[in-house]
Amino acid sequence: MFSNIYNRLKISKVVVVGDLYVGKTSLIHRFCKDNFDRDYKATIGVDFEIERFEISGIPYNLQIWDTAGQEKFKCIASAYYRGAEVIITVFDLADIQTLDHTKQWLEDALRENEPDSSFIFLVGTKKDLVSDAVCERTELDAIRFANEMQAEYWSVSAKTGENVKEFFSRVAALAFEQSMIKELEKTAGRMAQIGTGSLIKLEDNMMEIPEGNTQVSLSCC
Ligand SMILES: Nc1nc2c(ncn2[C@@H]2O[C@H](COP(=O)(O)OP(=O)(O)OP(=O)(O)O)[C@@H](O)[C@H]2O)c(=O)[nH]1
Ligand SMILES: [Mg+2]
Repeated sequence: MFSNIYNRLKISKVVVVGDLYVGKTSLIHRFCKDNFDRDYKATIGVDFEIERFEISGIPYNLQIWDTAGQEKFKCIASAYYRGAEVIITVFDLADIQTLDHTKQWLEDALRENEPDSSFIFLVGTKKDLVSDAVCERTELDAIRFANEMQAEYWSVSAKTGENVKEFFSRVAALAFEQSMIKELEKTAGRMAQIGTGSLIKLEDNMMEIPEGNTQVSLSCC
């Protein structure tokens, strides 16, 4: 049942933004490739990875856009902000200034998207570099920022892998649920347009309207 809807859920766009050197690429690589590189190689413009999931047996992809934090690449990177179902704003737990800049990064990303169309996350990276006491202190500020940004807060370490899988699983679950809701809304809209008042029965790949024996495929747009 609903298999045609599921086929169309397919993919959600995730955009990762934040200052240079905060660990955006490392976070993505830890998740998608399960590796960590100590050496810094600045991202030039943008890069992307696709990660495949299965949620309740349904294949689902995240297209994760890794953007450059360096000012000189900002205008290239910002061209890729549009259509983001998820915006991940990253800062470095060991460099508090980078937290201050997250609001500007988010504002720039939101400007390219429809209001209220994206889930927002605030992620503190390099958890392994700070003591528990420093981490707790910084997190108090981070949680305040997250509330103001209407974001969900996470702290992670790409080096140790702490929280990385859990974080992206959460991203995937929310994005998946959102695309499911959008598809069901579209389908409901189409059913309303049919407007025959007939009893509409949902079957595999199609809706069947028993009265006129008319079958409506859900795959049309
Ligand atoms: N100890 C530690 N180092 C990290 C962690 N994440 C990233 N780093 C290091 O921080 C440096 C910068 O990481 P990147 O992932 O390249 O940073 P970026 O945000 O992608 O930088 P730009 O591409 O220039 O915007 C690299 O030397 C990484 O090895 C972490 O969780 N722990
Ligand atoms: Mg990078």
